[in-house]
Amino acid sequence: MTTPTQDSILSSGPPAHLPPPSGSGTRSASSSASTSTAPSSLSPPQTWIVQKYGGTSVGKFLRAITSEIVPSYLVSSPSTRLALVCSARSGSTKARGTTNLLLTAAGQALALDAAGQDLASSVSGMTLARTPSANGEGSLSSSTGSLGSDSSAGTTQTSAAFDSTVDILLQEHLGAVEIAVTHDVELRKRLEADVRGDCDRLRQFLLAARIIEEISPRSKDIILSLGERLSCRLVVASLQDLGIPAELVGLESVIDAAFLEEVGKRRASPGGGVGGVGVGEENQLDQHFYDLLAERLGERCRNAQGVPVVTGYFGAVPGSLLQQVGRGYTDLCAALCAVGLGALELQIWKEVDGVFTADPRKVSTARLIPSITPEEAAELTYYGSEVIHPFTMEQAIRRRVPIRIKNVENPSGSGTVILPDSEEPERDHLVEGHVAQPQTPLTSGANTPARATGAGGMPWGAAEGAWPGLELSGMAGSGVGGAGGAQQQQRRLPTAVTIKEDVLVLNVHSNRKTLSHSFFSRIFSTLDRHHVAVDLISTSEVHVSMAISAASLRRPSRTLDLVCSELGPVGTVSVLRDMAILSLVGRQMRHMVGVAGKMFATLAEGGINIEMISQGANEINISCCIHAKSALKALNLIHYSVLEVGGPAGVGVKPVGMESGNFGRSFV
Ligand SMILES: Nc1ncnc2c1ncn2[C@@H]1O[C@H](COP(=O)(O)OP(=O)(O)O)[C@@H](O)[C@H]1O
Ligand SMILES: N[C@@H](CC(=O)OP(=O)(O)O)C(=O)O
Repeated sequence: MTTPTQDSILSSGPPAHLPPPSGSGTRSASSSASTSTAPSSLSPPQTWIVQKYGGTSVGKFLRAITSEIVPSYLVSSPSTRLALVCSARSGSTKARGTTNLLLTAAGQALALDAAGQDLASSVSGMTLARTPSANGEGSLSSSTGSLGSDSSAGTTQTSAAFDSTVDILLQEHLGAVEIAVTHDVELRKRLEADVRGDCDRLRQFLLAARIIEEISPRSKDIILSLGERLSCRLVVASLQDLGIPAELVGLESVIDAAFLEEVGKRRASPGGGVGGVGVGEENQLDQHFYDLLAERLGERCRNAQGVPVVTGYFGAVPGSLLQQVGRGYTDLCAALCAVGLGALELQIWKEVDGVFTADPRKVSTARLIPSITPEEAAELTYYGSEVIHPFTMEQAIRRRVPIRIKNVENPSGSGTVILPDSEEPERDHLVEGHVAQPQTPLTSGANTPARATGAGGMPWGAAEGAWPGLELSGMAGSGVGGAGGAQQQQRRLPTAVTIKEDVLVLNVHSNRKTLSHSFFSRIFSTLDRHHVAVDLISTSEVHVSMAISAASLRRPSRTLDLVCSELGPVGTVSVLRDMAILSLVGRQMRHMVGVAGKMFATLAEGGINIEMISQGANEINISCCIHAKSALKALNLIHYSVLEVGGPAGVGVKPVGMESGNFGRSFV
């Protein structure tokens, strides 16, 4: 029997069928862009901009990216090269995107549901789904990997399930091929063949996994890698269709044994920190690892012909990419590319104009923040405003690469720049008048009366300084800041407010049979055993309250039951469900007196009960747990009262979630 090796089956190498980027036959719709990207030995050292496109951006705005955004950068600055880093496509939401479908297919291959539960126990009439197929060998030789003649009812249903999930992926990507390539018929055919080939290999991989009855974390990563490869294939072909030379840079094998050996050597070298020998998998993603990875990614991009289009998936990460870095890993990959290239700027393109004072879909008066510190951005990300992967900031900022969040639907907007405190000018706090559309998806320009930066928000025309080439909104007469800017500059206000939903609070009250130090150690060792991360904690000597994200638990009810029963001997355990964390974030809060008082007084005025309170040691975050049903109301109240945004100035805008009750203010 020839079972494909799981490691090799999906790494099909570069897109063999696509023409060389500079080859004849490519159209020259933007010939200036085409020639501008070719490196020359006589050219001065290249400068780079790294653009990261998320799943929904590639899914919904592929043609806008390749025909408008990318050419506008290439044409405006011929001496600056672009590198694109792309995530797997998503449709309208990430939840229904390629990565989630790939995870579903992986689960289906082992008859597990998305949460890892055995489907055989929940689907009536199914036999145990992990029984190997009687004719598995024959089906592997099929080009589609179909299991049509499987005799076991359970396995037939199982393989049909993953087969139909792969079909959905195939159809969605074939649909995208039509949008990606509109001129070059041959190119479109080759792209289509590549997409079909990738999906066939996925089927074979899943089948192999089912035969050996195992999908290791590493295999799961390999399955995920297909999403980014497919997405990058579309982007490359779409650029080529428009005459822009581009090359797919697949990172599936960038981390190999030689790479890890090199990291080990650096670690063991004098001053290298932890010894290279015996470093556990979970500790291998240290700075030595990220530094070498950045170097390698930089080399790969520099060597690419034309625009490198890099898979946001970056390979066989020790301990698994999904488990060590988690979803949203493409942001980190883009940061490492930017570091390796010494980029002028890392741009994270999204469907939102930047970081707002609150989620603009929940607070109609939310305003765009022109600049924010990495610490603030990280806190907002951890506590519900998932604008950027939290690991991204550290890698980019430690090498002085500014990060800019930009909107694919509003490319000329200046976005939000993430800059360290020491580099950030006194904040021109908000973009006046830059108010989100109430309760609607953010659309181009509708909420952006204040436009910045002449050259389409591009950084190279900016004043030189500690961050070369960086142009900040609100500076150099960019037109942002508005009338209230100077006034707000003098007032110290928190930066933003955020809500994290789907939270539960675990309370443990000691039975006083152990000393307090072992009380804590027993609690945390239990949580550690079950991989439970604590978002927020509040303690006394005999009582601990912990807020935990339910979504982060591997099998929520089972994990919770186990944790509660194991903590039983320690004390009385109770769980509050349907909770939310409300966090007020701002670097200025370090120097402010009374902000916590105002926050809690506002919640009290709104009749909102607080279950636990916590202030981060860095003093830029005050958080509390409230009931989920009050979350929207609390968010709007704090936004108005503590951030002092919206309200009466919002001209008749009544913040969402404040329909009733005495909030102590009039909004109209
Ligand atoms: N403070 C905030 N500023 C901007 N967006 C926020 C904030 N809090 C939450 N969000 C939400 O984060 C999402 C990020 O943008 P989007 O590009 O849609 O995400 P993704 O890249 O995951 O597809 C938006 O849906 C927005 O509503
Ligand atoms: N495809 C991965 C990686 C990623 O970064 O996605 P996005 O950029 O769309 O958040 C995920 O869904 O997690």
